[in-house]
Amino acid sequence: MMTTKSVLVLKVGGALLQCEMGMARLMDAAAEMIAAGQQVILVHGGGCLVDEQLTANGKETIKLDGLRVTPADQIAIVVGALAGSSNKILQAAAAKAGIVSIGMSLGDGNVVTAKIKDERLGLVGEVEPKDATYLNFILSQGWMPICSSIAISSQGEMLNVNADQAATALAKLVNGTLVLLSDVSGVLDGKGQLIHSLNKSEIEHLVAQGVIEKGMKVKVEAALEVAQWMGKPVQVASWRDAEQLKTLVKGGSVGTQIQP
Ligand SMILES: Nc1ncnc2c1ncn2[C@@H]1O[C@H](COP(=O)(O)OP(=O)(O)O)[C@@H](O)[C@H]1O
Ligand SMILES: CC(=O)N[C@@H](CCC(=O)OP(=O)(O)O)C(=O)O
Repeated sequence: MMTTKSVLVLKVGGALLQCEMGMARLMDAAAEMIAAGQQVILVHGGGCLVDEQLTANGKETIKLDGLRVTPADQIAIVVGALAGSSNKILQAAAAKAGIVSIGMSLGDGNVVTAKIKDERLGLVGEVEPKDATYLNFILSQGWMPICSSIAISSQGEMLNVNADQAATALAKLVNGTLVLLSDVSGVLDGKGQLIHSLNKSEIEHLVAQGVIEKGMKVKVEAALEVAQWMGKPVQVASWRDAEQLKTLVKGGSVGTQIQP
């Protein structure tokens, strides 16, 4: 079982939501951890569901450095896809695995403060940890929070937050162990081989070379921020590999370790 007693903050990317088997395996692994007394917070993306819904509504998507430009006329669609469909798809999978979950977003229970990140990105949010009371209550009941990356600013704006950055804020909030699960086995080098460990200067080098880009650049930078803040490594791994999930349940290292 997990050797760590700290809260496990598991972030899953949107592609998981399109894979029944992947969701079932992940929820079984989470149920096993929770049964063993490990507290788990699940944070999710859903970028591919947002893409689908925007296209269905005749909207175009522009991404800047891995972040989706979110104009006012798109936010309702983004909120529906992330805080609605994606969140409920995961709650349904959790229920099937016997997990009692609380579907929530960054806008709930004062968990974070949120503000507009950069005017050029529109309604995209930047969040900072605020108050862990709500999350701690849920966890103390043996329930699993399933959190979408929709935040609400003090001005009352609904904001679209990158889900890796959402997970970063929650991991800091509860002083947890962050694991970022994606559809790739970890950070890959220029030849597509898995890199087992990366530090700050190696990351900077690979970003400058264009080997780490787009969503992975955002992810690795989020991981590095938490690794440095906690003084311990953050894992970037895949939800696709059932063996990896088993190793994770046992507290082992999988994928790429981002070093502080
Ligand atoms: N060096 C790299 N290693 C692995 N993936 C990379 C790398 N550079 C860019 N990527 C891209 O980043 C994607 C993962 O980021 P993202 O799509 O945001 O995932 P998620 O939805 O799981 O958060 C990969 O599927 C891949 O297309
Ligand atoms: C601002 C921003 O880019 N928000 C993301 C939120 C979802 C997300 O991060 O989904 P994945 O984890 O599946 O990539 C988006 O709109 O796609």
